[in-house]
Amino acid sequence: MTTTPRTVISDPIQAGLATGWKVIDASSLQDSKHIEADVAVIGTGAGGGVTAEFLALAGLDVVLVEEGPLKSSKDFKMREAQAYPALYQESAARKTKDKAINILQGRAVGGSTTVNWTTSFRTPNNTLAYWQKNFGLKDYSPEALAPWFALMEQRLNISAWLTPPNENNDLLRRGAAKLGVPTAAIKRNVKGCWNLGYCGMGCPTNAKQSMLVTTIPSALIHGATLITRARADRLVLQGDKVAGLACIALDGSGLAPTGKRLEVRARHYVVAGGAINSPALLMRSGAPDPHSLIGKRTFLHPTTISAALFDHKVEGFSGAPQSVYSDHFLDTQPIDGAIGYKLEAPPLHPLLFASTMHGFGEKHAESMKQFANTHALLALLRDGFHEQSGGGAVQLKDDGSPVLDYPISSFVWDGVRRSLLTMAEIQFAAGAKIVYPVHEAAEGYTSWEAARKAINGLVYKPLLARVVSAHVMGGCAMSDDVRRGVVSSKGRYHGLSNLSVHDGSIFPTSIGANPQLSIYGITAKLASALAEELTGKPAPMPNAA
Ligand SMILES: Cc1cc2nc3c(=O)[nH]c(=O)nc-3n(C[C@H](O)[C@H](O)[C@H](O)COP(=O)(O)OP(=O)(O)OC[C@H]3O[C@@H](n4cnc5c(N)ncnc54)[C@H](O)[C@@H]3O)c2cc1C
Repeated sequence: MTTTPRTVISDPIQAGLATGWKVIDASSLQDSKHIEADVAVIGTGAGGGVTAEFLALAGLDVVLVEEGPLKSSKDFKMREAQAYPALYQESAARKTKDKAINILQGRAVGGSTTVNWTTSFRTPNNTLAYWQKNFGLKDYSPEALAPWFALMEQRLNISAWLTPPNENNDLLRRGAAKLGVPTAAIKRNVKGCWNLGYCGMGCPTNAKQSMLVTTIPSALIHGATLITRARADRLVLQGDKVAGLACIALDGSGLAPTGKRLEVRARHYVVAGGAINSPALLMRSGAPDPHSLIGKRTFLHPTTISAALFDHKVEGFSGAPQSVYSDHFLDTQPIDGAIGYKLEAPPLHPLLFASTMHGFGEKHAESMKQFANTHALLALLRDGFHEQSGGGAVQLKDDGSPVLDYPISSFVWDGVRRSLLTMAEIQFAAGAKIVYPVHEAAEGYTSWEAARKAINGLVYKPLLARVVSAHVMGGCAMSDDVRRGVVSSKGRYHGLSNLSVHDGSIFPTSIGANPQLSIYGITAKLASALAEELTGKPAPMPNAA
């Protein structure tokens, strides 16, 4: 009998731990602890990961504080039931205050990059032009940022995905082509991807070039210390400086405090907890906010979904998620006109699908039976460019945890309606038998005519039309004008001399494209300048993946 040799997947985290990386799991602390460093970085996602690597390469003593656990490919079992509680904020069930929008955000070493879907776009030129005009961000032209995007593209192997799209994505391409709507291929940050389709549960093969397997290991190799399951509770302020960071150790479940505390003292502090959590930390700390800007203008790319039933198998759970997109409905709208939207085809997995689809009981069970033949499109609505899409506001609950109040204006609802129309039309053009706009009052429609009539007649209100988000941005807007920005164009907190914010919260609007590469590129620029300032020497650049 012959046996097939098993492929051994190397696990860079386990290998690194074996070499003696400085990693402290705060859940196992027997006593409270005091740590000194040059720089404390709070959060290990897109912004925190890039920042930590730049600072550690510059020879600075860096401490990373992360409230989530350190998990690695050995833990990633392609199972939603394990992944969501372990790797996501609020077990992937974070919601806006009125519960109308479900928000996906990561909560583990690597942050949202550990669970994201690898779609990579530079910040659109018209978004940058809007920032320059309305927020005075003169250094944020496409030309000035191009070298930073190029650097991070090289670092994270962001490149064309040459494997044919899965059927879920190809239906977007085919349906749009029938209608004359242009589509294009999406670049991805992967290296040796197995085309499995389970990116959202942590990459089991380490192909995804998330912070977990790139910048964080690099920072640790260069002497950084990583503290996991430690929640940054508040910055201790003294005059115009941050004098310390008070953290709470969390237990093995990652939820309950153990009673042990950690104090970190550093020359400089970088908040990179992501939108919602970064503003919340600043609010808990009583950071100066004379113009009441912290947490305001938090954006979500409010996202609508249209499902459709096909005669053949679509199997949206298999193959690279999101490999085809269309910007037609962004490009044909002025950025500050009626809300535009980007179209993509999301990965489908049973738990996420079941909790996103409308209906309940037998009807819902029936739609689950058709899961393998179901296609889905999503539309990312570009919020933040019009006075009627001013985003949401972060608030603190009694226990200090954040909640986002995001009222959906009639202006945004109009975009919801238009996007449902667009997606239904494309799905019928691709050959759908039945289209299900994800709205509690919608039926399955068997023709474009019927769908159009119904979608135009639906009532658009919170909890009726389903709206979701995996792109949280803003809340610590960047502007050198203190009346418009929480941080300066250099990411420095207005009013506290040794504090920076480096994550998606600093965007003054949404991006109008999947945000990760915007965070990588912009944070690289900010972190390099910070490293130079703190060391008095030009900052070394990271090498390619
Ligand atoms: C399921 C999913 C799919 C996505 N797909 C894509 C995609 O395909 N393409 C794309 O461009 N974008 C995608 N995104 C979005 C993208 O990953 C995020 O925009 C980006 O990672 C945000 O970076 P960040 O640094 O702002 O925050 P994050 O990456 O979210 O990192 C913040 C980190 O800070 C930690 N933290 C927060 N508060 C504290 C605290 N008080 N103390 C200690 N630690 C704290 C968190 O646990 C987290 O690990 C996706 C996101 C999700 C969730």
